[in-house]
This record gives sequence, structure tokens and C-alpha cells, in this order.
Amino acid sequence: MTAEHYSLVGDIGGTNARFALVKQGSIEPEAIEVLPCRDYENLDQAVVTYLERVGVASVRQACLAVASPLRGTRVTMTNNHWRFDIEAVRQVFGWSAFKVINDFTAMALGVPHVSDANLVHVCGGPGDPGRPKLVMGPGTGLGVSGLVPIRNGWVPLVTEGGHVDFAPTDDTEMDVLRLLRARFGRVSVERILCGQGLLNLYQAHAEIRGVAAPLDAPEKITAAAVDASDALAGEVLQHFCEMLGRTAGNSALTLGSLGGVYLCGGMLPGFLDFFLGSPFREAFVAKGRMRPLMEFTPVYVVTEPYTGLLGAAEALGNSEV
Ligand SMILES: Nc1ncnc2c1ncn2[C@@H]1O[C@H](COP(=O)(O)OP(=O)(O)OP(=O)(O)O)[C@@H](O)[C@H]1O
Repeated sequence: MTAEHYSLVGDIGGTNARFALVKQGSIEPEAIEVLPCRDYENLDQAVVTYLERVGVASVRQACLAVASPLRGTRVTMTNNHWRFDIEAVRQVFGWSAFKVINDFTAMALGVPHVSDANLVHVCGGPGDPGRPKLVMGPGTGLGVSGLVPIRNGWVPLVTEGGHVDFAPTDDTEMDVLRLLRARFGRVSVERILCGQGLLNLYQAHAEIRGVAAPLDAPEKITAAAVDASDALAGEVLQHFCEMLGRTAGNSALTLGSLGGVYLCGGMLPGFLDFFLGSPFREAFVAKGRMRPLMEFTPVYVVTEPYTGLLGAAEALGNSEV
């Protein structure tokens, strides 16, 4: 491949670094490779390995999405040992430009580029494509972002919407709040609506009922719920989906996201059929007088595994980022 025509894009999570090349003027990721972060001392080594693997000596510029808060030019990854200085890395590789953006912002920017084949309709009507979109993703945490339409594209919103207060709506949820408050002090929705959160919710339900909680990983809870081998796991996952519906509905009301709600991340595709049959939909639309508005808003699960790379590619040419 001829280096001059390519830019490097990446989506660096706590566990994996996903890299790809994009041609100038395109947002189609090519030569996608996934490298485990723990195998590399730092970002530079991972980039060098990737470029060697795909047989490209150098690229013109780069955009990386990182799971880390961004302030200034020093980047400290939240869930792995990588640290780097943006300008220093740019100089080492001789890139003309090096953008570093938040990983969930990249997820949001990728959403308009996801093909219809990778969007599973959950509920809702046609919506209004000219209005904002809400992007939410339960995964390691609960990512929340928005996309606001402008004349020729989208402005992504960088938010911390996963950290809003958990608001119980019935007696069981009051008990869940009481138990989680005893563990964590303050209880945000992220304490429930992510992988670890599902485990927290399962343990809380077991304690409320006075029964054992033998499952010790979120994947075990979803597997036991899906194959109906554990009644408690099934009820907890139903409750998880219901609370996700209510929380997504709250964020949709706040953002005015008639353009649609897009549920991203690696978690939901792991139990998609269960999710589609869950109380998510009813919880999403049950907003009193706003019900017709909610029923008009389309909700999708995004099954594209490389949405973040699409977003990093979009960010290369998006002057709003
Ligand atoms: N099928 C599943 N059932 C339950 N929990 C799951 C399932 N698949 C993934 N998870 C949970 O989701 C979280 C990982 O989320 P996700 O796959 O979106 O990764 P991520 O947050 O993007 O991180 P990274 O970018 O480092 O891969 C973990 O807490 C994991 O336990």
C-alpha cells in the first residue's frame, strides 16, 4: 500500500486497541486489526506493530479514540497502563496532524455511518432525521453522547450522562437504592447500567429476597437468563432492560432526540433476542403525556462492532471535533 494515501484510525479501550487505515476522503476502515493493550508497553509500540503487520511504512495523519478523560496534551488511559503526549507521538511518527478524541464521542460520530444491516430496530416510529440523536452504550461503563445536526454533518456532545443519579420508581428499586448506597455512597445510573452494574443489580436482588447469589460475572447472568436456567438471573436481566429503557427515555426527553436513540457497546448484542422481548420498550415510552413523542422516536441496537473506528475516521475531516 502507498502510505501517502492513508490515515491511521484507532479505537483504544481498556482491553483492546483496534486500528485501521482509511483512504483520503473516505470513512471506510480497511485492514482492521485488534491488538491487546497489555501486550504492548505503550501506544507507540502498538502503532509500529500495526503498521508493520499491514505493510505500511508510514501514514499522513491519525485520529485515535481513547477511553480516557481528555484535558491538555497528556493522555492517561483509564483502564490500562498506556500514557502518552499527543504532540510527542505526532512528532515521532511525523504525522501532519494527530487528533485524539474521547471513545464515546467516536462511537457517536460513527453512528450515522453504520449500515442498515447493523441496526436492529427495537421500537418507535420514523422520528425526525433533522433532530438530535441520542447515543447510549452500556459496556465497561455507561457512555452517553448526543449528535446535533448542522448543515453538513453532526456536532457530537461530550457528556457524563452515565453519572446522573439513579432515581427509583417503585418499592423494589427503593430497596436497590438503599443497598447500593450502603456500598457506594452515591448511586449513579452507571452503578446498574453496565457490565459490573448488572452484577451489582443481581446481588442486590438476591439480598432483597434473602437468597444466594452464586453467579459472579455479568456474562454468567446473561447466559443463565437467556437459556432460562436461573429464574433470578432472568428477572434481574428483565429489570436491567427496564431500567435501561427508563434511563434512555429520560435522556431522550432531555436531549429532544427525535432523530433516534442508538444503543451501542459490546453488551446488548450478547443477548439481543432477550432484549427485544424485554420491558425496555414499555419503560422507554411510559413518559405520561410525552408517550406519543416517545412512540414516534425510533430506537435501535447498533450491532456494528467497529462503530468507534467509523467515528474516528469521520472525526479526521470533521472540523467540529
Ligand atoms: N454478553 C454479555 N453479557 C453480560 N455482560 C457483557 C456481555 N458482553 C460484554 N459484557 C460486559 O460489557 C463490558 C464490556 O463492554 P464493551 O464490550 O462495550 O467494551 P468497552 O467498554 O468498549 O471496552 P473495550 O473498548 O476495552 O473493549 C464488560 O463489563 C463485560 O463484562
